[in-house]
Amino acid sequence: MYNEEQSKQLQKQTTLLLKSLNETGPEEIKTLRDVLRFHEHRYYVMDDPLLADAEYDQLYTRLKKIEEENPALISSDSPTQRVGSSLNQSFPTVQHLVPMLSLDNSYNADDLLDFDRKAREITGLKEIEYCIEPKFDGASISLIYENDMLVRGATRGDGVEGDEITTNIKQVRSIPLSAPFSKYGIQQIEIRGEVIMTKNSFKKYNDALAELGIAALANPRNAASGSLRIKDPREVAKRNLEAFLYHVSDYTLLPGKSVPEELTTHSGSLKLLWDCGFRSPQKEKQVREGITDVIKHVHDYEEMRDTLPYEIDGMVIKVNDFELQDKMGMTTHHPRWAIAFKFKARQATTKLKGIEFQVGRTGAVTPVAKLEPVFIGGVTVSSISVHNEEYIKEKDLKIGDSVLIERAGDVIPQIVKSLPDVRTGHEKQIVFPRNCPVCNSELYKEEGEAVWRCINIECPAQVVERIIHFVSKDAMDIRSFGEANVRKFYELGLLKDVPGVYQLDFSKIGQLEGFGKKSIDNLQTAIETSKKQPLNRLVYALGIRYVGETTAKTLANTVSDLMDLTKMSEEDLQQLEDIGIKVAQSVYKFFSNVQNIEMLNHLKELGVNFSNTKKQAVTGENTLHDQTFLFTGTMNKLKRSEAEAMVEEHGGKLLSGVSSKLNYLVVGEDAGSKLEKAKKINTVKIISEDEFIKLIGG
Ligand SMILES: NC(=O)c1ccc[n+]([C@@H]2O[C@H](COP(=O)([O-])OP(=O)(O)OC[C@H]3O[C@@H](n4cnc5c(N)ncnc54)[C@H](O)[C@@H]3O)[C@@H](O)[C@H]2O)c1
Ligand SMILES: [Zn+2]
Repeated sequence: MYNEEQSKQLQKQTTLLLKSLNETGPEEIKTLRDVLRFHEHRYYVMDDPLLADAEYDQLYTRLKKIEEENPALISSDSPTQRVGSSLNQSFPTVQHLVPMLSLDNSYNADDLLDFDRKAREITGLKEIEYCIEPKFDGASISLIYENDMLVRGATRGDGVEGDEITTNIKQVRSIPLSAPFSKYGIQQIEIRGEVIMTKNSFKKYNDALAELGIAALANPRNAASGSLRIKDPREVAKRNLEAFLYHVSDYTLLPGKSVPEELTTHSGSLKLLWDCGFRSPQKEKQVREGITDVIKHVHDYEEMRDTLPYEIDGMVIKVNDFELQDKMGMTTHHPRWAIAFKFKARQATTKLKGIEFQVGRTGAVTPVAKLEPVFIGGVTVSSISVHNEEYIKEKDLKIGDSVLIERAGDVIPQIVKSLPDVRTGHEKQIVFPRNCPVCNSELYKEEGEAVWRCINIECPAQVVERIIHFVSKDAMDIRSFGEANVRKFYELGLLKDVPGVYQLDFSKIGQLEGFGKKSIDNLQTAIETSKKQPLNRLVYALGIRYVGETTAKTLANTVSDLMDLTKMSEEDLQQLEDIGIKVAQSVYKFFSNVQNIEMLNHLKELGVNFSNTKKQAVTGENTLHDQTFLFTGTMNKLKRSEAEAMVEEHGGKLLSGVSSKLNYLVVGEDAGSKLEKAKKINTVKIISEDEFIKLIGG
């Protein structure tokens, strides 16, 4: 419908409009409408939007405002006057029994208070009962059941007519092919709901697209609505679509039957649907009196949005009583008795201005996309990691591209996709460097790995990252140091390597801006204290590739002095718990590197603790290594807990009962049955408290 040239033109106008939205006036009304129609086509018909929903909403809201201020300009084909159309030539068109409208939107508590005020004005009531349910982010459908049988399924289309997609609807397993409506005296019923794709299925779907080299879809909603329009129903079945049914729009009763009680309120109709075997939001819905409780509820629900297995983009608030609903009526666009409360937007479009290549602590070169800053999900995003070369290829990213980005909950922002349709031809290919952007040495990529690495261990970028890691909280925990100071000291030449942390010239630092006596004292104390950190922290702080905190503990516990690790072979290392070939190789490589040994010797000279205090005791003369102990009776010199702790400190183990596994039973006064039992086992040595103290070298 739109050719390439038109699309580009419209996209350009979109960008301009979004930039100066508040100044947009009646002169631009035609452009605004053209642009909105274009995006509706991309969204509803092609399932491939070029804009984030929130951006579309901004344009739409602006148009509505201009029309409100200039009623003479309203035309019946304005996007504000009807539901965006998604009619598609490939399916027969059918008429809905009752028009399928959109919803009015609200974004904050004030909007909801406004909605409630109007509702109370129209109904003349002091307080209104509302039913609140999630706003499922999928594709709306309409179903007709006659004499308990599903006879027709359709899309919303333009609200008046939709595409007939019965065969595809039958592939959605949560939609029953027959349902006992006759039990309620109903002969024919039209119900509405949303076909959705769960987050899980959506991920699988996009992964499959990526394998075929097709751009990812922006969201589960586009995936769901696209799936419903596939011509091959078997293909639809594979998509694992699900459906929530949330609305009874029309029904005819069997002769002589009267309206069932359930169909006098919205919440009642949800129960009826549930009892007929539909997945209605029966469990998700809440009925609340008055708008104050409603506002609280929608905010609470937004908090738990990320815990749901499917996407919701807001809540829908509906007047619960059907009689009141009728009284309130509808516009050509939306019912007046319902409103959508939209959650904070998570997607936005922006420009990819360039790529920066950053070198990490292990030399990995990570491309970082520099973006024109956008405000999304409560923060301004201006750069996003794009991981590696393959990822860039998969997402088809070029410098100068428009990109759709998403920030869901606390998740790190992601680039959802690039928008190749709106390229101008001036975009530039992203060229991955073959040399380190910092030290210029050649980069390497190991087989089967996606990342390129700089393997020059003196590479300044890596040195800085290593120092930052060394002083960090989980490593040597030098609190007042911090990333910013590491960078600053390094740039000023006050710090050039890890041992440099313990050789800082505080008189020079004292001359820097922002370093008073107090902060220098704090820093000095923190550095000094860190020398005594337990060995496992030091091992972790060295930043050996693949050595996390757990592996660091294992390594530290194996030796009594850090330098013992230089004596271990790859095979020795592999014998240790949870250490595989890859880790063993990496540790071995680290401790056989001459520069690393020099650095370690230097650290030792500077007074950093290299010894494993626990281990020394165990390997000393009084080792209890692997010996088992049990205490019985009352002791005079030691508390039971003290004695037990001593056993463990010296590498021994405690048992809870007498058995052939027991090496020592330590007997105090008034010993009882344990002593009797131990006497019967030859291998158990029975000793007194004094003998125990001697044994541990006390
Ligand atoms: N990104 C784009 O370029 C673009 C273009 C056009 C439209 N859009 C998006 O589409 C929206 C307009 O689409 P719309 O008309 O479908 O409106 P809508 O999605 O804002 O709300 C109405 C729809 O909500 C759905 N819904 C989900 N749960 C519901 C529930 N519990 N009760 C009732 N309805 C429920 C229904 O399908 C209903 O049709 C815009 O707000 C915009 O965000 C985006
Ligand atoms: Zn380098």
